[in-house]
Amino acid sequence: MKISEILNSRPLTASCEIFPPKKDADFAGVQHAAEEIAAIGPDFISVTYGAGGGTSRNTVKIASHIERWTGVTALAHLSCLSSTREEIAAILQELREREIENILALRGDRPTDGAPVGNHYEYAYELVREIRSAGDFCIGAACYPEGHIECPSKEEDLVHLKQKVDCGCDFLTTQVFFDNSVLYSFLYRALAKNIDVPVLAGVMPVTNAKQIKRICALSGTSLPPRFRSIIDRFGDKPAAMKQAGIAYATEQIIDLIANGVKGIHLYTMNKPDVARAIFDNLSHILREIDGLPASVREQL
Ligand SMILES: NC(=O)C1=CN([C@@H]2O[C@H](COP(=O)(O)OP(=O)(O)OC[C@H]3O[C@@H](n4cnc5c(N)ncnc54)[C@H](O)[C@@H]3O)[C@@H](O)[C@H]2O)C=CC1
Ligand SMILES: Nc1nc(=O)c2c([nH]1)NC[C@@H]1CN(c3ccc(C(=O)N[C@@H](CCC(=O)O)C(=O)O)cc3)CN21
Repeated sequence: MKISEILNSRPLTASCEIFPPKKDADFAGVQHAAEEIAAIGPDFISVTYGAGGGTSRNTVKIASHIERWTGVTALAHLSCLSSTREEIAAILQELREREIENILALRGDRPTDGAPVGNHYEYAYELVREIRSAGDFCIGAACYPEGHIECPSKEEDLVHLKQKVDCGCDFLTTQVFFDNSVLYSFLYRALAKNIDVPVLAGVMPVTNAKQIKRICALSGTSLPPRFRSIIDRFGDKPAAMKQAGIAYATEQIIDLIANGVKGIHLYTMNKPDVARAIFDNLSHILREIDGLPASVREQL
């Protein structure tokens, strides 16, 4: 199913993200994690292109497994920075053959190992435009509530975002953020630029200190003092950090929903137990919100 249809038909969506294995030997483990996350019942599952580079092969295989064996809709990330036009055309064809209808169109992280990037694509909007012209996919893209790490100003980053959306995005997912007021201010500024596609709020439960270092290096996301205290106090105590990370993400999501955010995207980091704990914490909130007063709902 196209994610645009899911977003149109539900007052609130909750989706999950996983990353593919770096080594083929880990494939079965990730596949199993994907099945367990699918069993929680998210509206869709996205599969990244790895972090800091990677390839599409395992992304497509895991996304295809999710669609075929769990019945949950999959969203395959596709990065273009290191690809040729011919390679992108071939991946689109493979996605079609595997009946994957949803793509998150990305530029991609610059490789940290000095590997060369291609000269066919510079920015994500070029990929969005190309996929749109192919005609048959629902397209998502990334957005940056705090501004993209390489962009000198938030204002300029929003101009680029508007250009990307106008090339044919159906929805956006945000970069990780730990302070909800950052998201609210971004949504306000985006609307003022007439960026009016659905924005799914990306929440990452941080359950170990190494993970937070990695995501901060990738994204430059700021850490509010309240969050920093948690990491300082519990970062080297795994069980306590996990509990605190689950509680922090739960609270963040409750505040987002209470303030009218209509899409929550959970960066699960391939941890079904963490995702399940958060969904359990939200069970009544996710079930009961449908945007209608009870009196109207009863008549449906
Ligand atoms: N691997 C994954 O699954 C995910 C990766 N990311 C990463 O986030 C980063 C950015 O990716 P995207 O958002 O797809 O890239 P993008 O092409 O939309 O933006 C990348 C940078 O280029 C700038 N830019 C965009 N258009 C421009 C233009 N016309 N002129 C000058 N500057 C322009 C933007 O302001 C931003 O700083 C990448 O590092 C990407 O891989 C983000 C989410 C998921
Ligand atoms: N710039 C950027 N690149 C991304 O790939 C990315 C984002 N931002 N933001 C949203 C999500 C978050 N993603 C992430 C973030 C961290 C890891 C990470 O810590 N990976 C570990 C591997 C962990 C493992 O294999 O168990 C690593 O060391 O790369 C993975 C995906 C992917 N996405």
